[in-house]
Amino acid sequence: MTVTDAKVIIALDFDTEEQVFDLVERLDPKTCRLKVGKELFTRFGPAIVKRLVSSGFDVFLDLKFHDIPNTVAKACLAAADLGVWMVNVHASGGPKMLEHTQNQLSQLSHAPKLIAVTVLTSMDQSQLDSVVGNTTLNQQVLKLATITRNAGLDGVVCSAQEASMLKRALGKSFELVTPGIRPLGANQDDQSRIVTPSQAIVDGVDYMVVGRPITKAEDPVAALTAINQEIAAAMH
Ligand SMILES: O=C(O)c1cc(=O)[nH]c(=O)n1[C@@H]1O[C@H](COP(=O)(O)O)[C@@H](O)[C@H]1O
Repeated sequence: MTVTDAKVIIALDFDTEEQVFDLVERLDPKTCRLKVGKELFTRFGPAIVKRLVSSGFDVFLDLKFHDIPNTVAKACLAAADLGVWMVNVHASGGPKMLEHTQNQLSQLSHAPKLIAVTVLTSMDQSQLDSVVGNTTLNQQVLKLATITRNAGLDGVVCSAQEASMLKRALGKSFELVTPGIRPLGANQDDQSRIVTPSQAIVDGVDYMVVGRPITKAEDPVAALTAINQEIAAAMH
């Protein structure tokens, strides 16, 4: 159930509904997908998700669930009831949580894609060292992506810096969703592992999450168009 083959997922990280719909009303559901994250969902709840879904967009509900298996599976079933296209959990919730959630969703006739976050793109090696010792970013991403693939999920959230490694190790059909996308010259903000849209395509990324380079641009629609053009050029 999808309306587009667009690779860009716009992160709607705004704090008012006016800002959200000022942008969304200027967007075409054929040229992008939309992401509702923790801030928007906490402020405006399921109503804003339903409104975006009924406007014809593929919506990624990014709440990064991380809890015991029963709780996460039930939360993902609730997300499915909203009609979203994609939902995510933290892979570090472990194989049982991943398998149970995937099994529950797969019983639905129209299940959203289920993906798992590996290592947040804001993390660098020293941040990782302070949480998990004796491992590199690539090793930790590969470990979490492997348990995710083995649990039958559709893919992972990772940095595009890990994309070619993961495609080689886990196969082409295991989908990679990559935030931390920055066109050349864009502000890095709080991201650590950043990649340009064209490099992400070359490395095999399936979907890229882009927030501030679009939402904070003087002309967000022009910024999206430029990124879509960069992607199209890299695909040829
Ligand atoms: O799951 C996510 O979407 C996500 C995972 C991750 O590792 N890093 C990450 O930045 N994100 C989200 O992707 C978006 C990135 O936004 P920008 O940095 O503004 O492009 C934000 O909404 C984050 O919550």
